[in-house]
Amino acid sequence: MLAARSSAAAAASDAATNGALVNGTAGPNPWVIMKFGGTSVGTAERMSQVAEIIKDTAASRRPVAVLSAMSSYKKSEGTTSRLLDSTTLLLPPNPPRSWSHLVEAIERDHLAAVRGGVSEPEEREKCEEMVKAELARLRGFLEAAETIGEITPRSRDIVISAGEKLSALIFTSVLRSRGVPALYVNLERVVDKQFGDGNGGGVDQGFYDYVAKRLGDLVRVVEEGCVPVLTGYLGPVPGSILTTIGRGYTDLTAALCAVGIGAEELQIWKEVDGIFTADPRKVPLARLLPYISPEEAAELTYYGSEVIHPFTMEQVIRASIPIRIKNTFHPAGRGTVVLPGPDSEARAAALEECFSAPHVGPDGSPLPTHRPSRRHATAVTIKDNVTVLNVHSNRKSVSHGFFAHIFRTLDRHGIVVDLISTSEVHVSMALGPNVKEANLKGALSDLKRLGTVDVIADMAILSLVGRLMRHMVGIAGRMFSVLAQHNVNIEMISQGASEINISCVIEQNRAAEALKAVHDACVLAIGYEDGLDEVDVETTV
Ligand SMILES: Nc1ncnc2c1ncn2[C@@H]1O[C@H](COP(=O)(O)OP(=O)(O)O)[C@@H](O)[C@H]1O
Ligand SMILES: N[C@@H](CC(=O)OP(=O)(O)O)C(=O)O
Repeated sequence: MLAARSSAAAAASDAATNGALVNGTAGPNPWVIMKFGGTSVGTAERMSQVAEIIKDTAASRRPVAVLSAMSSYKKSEGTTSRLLDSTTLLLPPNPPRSWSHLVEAIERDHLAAVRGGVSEPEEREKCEEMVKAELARLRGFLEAAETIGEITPRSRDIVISAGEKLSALIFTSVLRSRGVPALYVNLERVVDKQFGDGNGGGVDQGFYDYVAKRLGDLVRVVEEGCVPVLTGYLGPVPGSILTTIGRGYTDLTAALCAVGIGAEELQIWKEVDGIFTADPRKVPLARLLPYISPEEAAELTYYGSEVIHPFTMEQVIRASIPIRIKNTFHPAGRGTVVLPGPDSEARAAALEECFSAPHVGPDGSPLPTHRPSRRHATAVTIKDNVTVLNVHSNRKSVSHGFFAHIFRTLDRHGIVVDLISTSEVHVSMALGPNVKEANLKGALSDLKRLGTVDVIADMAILSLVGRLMRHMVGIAGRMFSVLAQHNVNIEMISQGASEINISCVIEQNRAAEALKAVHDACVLAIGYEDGLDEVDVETTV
């Protein structure tokens, strides 16, 4: 065990909401919450691999599986993306049932998973029926929305919930047909509807505490030896799951379950060996980080390395539960650990353990790892498809009025700012890839009353992250001189108050080259063997 476990919540009282639960007593084995991403459960073969991982874990711990919707190829073409596209295609002026080919593709992939993954004939037949019934409900809902000619955020949530229901249903049968007792737990009603509709459309810690308790209560009464399989979709979240939490919400569901049940560990299973110093698909020299601090992991996820949903970290870490990121296709790998808690001897020992034994890659060869120092940053990341918005004041109001007006306008149009840099009369803001064109248009016409406004599309945010960077003199200089050597023009610069992140906005078409160059120079320090000057302060790794 890596760290102290959080205290278990009160015993189950209202678990009956999920009629199928089996009453039982808590056993001595510690709980572990295992979240599997869409690509990890994207086919029958992968589901079978995941079932083996659960089976192994069940020998010494009580696993709870939390599943995302299946992505057979990649997330952008996965079930959730198809479902979201359907909600757009059902609106005018598209011809009737323009979405039907997408539901057919979903049906094809899921039935193939049932037929290939559920070996036991009776279980397979039952599962196929349930899958078809879920798809019939989905088609009925899409038809109704098409007739009305409208889709609200809440109805969009209902549509995407089908993805997690289907994957969890099928996976439960895969487990059962392999001799592992399992229980499908549909969370679509776990949030009381009144709570979901209330709260002014927002969520606060009170909401998360409420959901964590509900999940803990549901799972705790499942008989020992039976694996609860939870839908990563989490009912009517205030304001809608997509707008309030966003894509990747399954990580948060798993985190809240870990908190509610007082799990020993939260495991996030992906198709990479853990968190790397940069996206390993883009940077050939990227190394595995055996340990990363919660703050660094949060910065990385906010700025493009979506290995864990950003909201996940805070919930688990405040409950002192460690997170481990592991590779579904290489379960023997030790992965990356995010350790909670203040510095202590136990924590220091756990941290040393992350670095002590060698890490081995899927092919058995040593996996290069990275341990940040005062000479090496931790990681670098890119957020693609960013838009820069520059507002230059016409000086008709004092500066604080100017800033207040800008943020009120952006808030009214639902626009989130990722990065900002200002002078008294000029504000530059980088907006993330999800900003909607119509919202931006509305905001622009309002902002023009304040002064000159211009928009630069096709940009990217490059962020260098490191918990020890606040003690490095010259790291920013190194980052920007490397970018200059590669002729990368910098549109905007920002350093967070935490001093663990230096970010800049560059042109999208230079992003790949810039990422590699900054990684090699500032993380691996290749070509900078002399190191940096250090500020003489006590730090812990
Ligand atoms: N710093 C990083 N470390 C590891 N993976 C990263 C990093 N930055 C981006 N990635 C990318 O994140 C992806 C991990 O998600 P994946 O397992 O595909 O998602 P899902 O959980 O949705 O199935 C990988 O494809 C990887 O290339
Ligand atoms: N299926 C949802 C939620 C999710 O958590 O996805 P993943 O675990 O594959 O990132 C999505 O695609 O956004």
